[in-house]
Amino acid sequence: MTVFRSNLGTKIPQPFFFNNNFLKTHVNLLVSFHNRNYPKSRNPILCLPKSDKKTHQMEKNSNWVAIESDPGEKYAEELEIAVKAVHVACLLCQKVQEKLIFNGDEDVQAKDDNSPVTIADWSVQATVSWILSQAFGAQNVSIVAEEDIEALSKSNAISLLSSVVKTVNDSLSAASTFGIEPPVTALETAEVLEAISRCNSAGGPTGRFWVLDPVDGTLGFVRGDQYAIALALVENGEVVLGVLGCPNYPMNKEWLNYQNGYRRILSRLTKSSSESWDGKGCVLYATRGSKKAWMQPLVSGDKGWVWPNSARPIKVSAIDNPVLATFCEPVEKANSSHSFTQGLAHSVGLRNQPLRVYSMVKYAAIARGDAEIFMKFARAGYKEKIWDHAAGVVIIQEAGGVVTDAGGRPLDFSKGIYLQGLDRGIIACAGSSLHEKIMRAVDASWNSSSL
Ligand SMILES: Nc1ncnc2c1ncn2[C@@H]1O[C@H](COP(=O)(O)OS(=O)(=O)O)[C@@H](OP(=O)(O)O)[C@H]1O
Ligand SMILES: [Mg+2]
Ligand SMILES: [Mg+2]
Ligand SMILES: [Mg+2]
Repeated sequence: MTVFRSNLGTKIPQPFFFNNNFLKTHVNLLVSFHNRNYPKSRNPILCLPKSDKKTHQMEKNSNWVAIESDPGEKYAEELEIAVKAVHVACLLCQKVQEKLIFNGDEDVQAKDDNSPVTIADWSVQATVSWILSQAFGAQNVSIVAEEDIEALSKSNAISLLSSVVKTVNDSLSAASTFGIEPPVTALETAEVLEAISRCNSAGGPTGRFWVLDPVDGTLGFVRGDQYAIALALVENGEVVLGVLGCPNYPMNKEWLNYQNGYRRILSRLTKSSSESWDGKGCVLYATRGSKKAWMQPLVSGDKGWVWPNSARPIKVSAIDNPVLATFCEPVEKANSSHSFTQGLAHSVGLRNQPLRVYSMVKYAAIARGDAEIFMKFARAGYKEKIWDHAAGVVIIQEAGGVVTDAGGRPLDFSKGIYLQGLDRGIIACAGSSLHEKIMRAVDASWNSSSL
């Protein structure tokens, strides 16, 4: 137990959590308080009870209490802006995906590594970057994100760039329904490019930076299937807040199970009014240490939006028997070894078919309790990027799950844009007992595998 002493040696009771209401009614004065023995991630402060009016004599007052900000309260402002920004981004993506399904491949670009990128990726990055900068001041906002402006700056990309600028302005002008003040005049091309390229932080072990994957699972996105918008905040190397927007993953879990593609189901349902289709998707979020994770339906923003609009708590599944568990993994064999996970699934008695889903929707599925295990074993030499995992990891952990590498170590978000030192692959489970079983099975299968 940590015992605090005031500078006059008065013993201070153990810290307790407070919320803003408590502060308003009970507290007269707050003083930042630093103690070497106190976990850095917390924010201990001293307060003087309201009953004591002699605030100037605080050193002599023996009634000081040490209080610890509730982590959910500590990042309340950042969380609110992040959730709003992700809602705006989800709506942007839904519109672009609709058009893309109609126009086909002509709207999809290929990056140098042949992976797809669309106007949604750049537009979301610009929009979220702009919203964060407006809210916290551009000089205070550092962002690590996936996209850059290289392809957009080429002379043959004029029409692509103007589509991005239009998409960003359309989505920002609709953002007022989330209480986000839109720009006074539409953003110029240069401002949009600047918003994208500002997201060039290299991350690292100290300070605070945002981590953004504007469209995760772009392949799923262009195929009219699942994708996610992932935004996290990292402080001193630790993910302290995560928001995952899943525009094609409604509150009902059945929607994950269409193994032959979500697109066909989507088009069938939009034609038919007999089946109920809320089509809204969901937004998940959590703050480190709160032991709570939340889900809200993706709101269209046309009704008065009140934070935290209809959020409900989510929990991981209680299943710890692999025989009853469902595991999910990337759709593409190139991104994770299906043969290795197949052998492993067999060895632990997993009976259910793997759920192959694009994007961090897999993390969302574990956090919501819709599946129990997520495994990703990329080919040797592939370096996982922090934006593909940060938001999902904190949401699963706060929903009660466990996420580590295959050596049982937590994922390290403090080493720049890559998850350096990752042992073999990533294993996320609904609970520690299931996690241990899967880890043992990975160890047992690893040496005989060709990975
Ligand atoms: N070769 C290779 N191996 C492993 N991972 C890779 C690889 N190439 C890309 N990526 C990253 O995987 C992100 C998509 O992951 P998914 O789990 O959605 O994969 S899948 O599309 O379902 O197969 C994808 O994220 P997005 O680019 O945001 O879509 C990539 O960052
Ligand atoms: Mg990604
Ligand atoms: Mg991406
Ligand atoms: Mg990509």
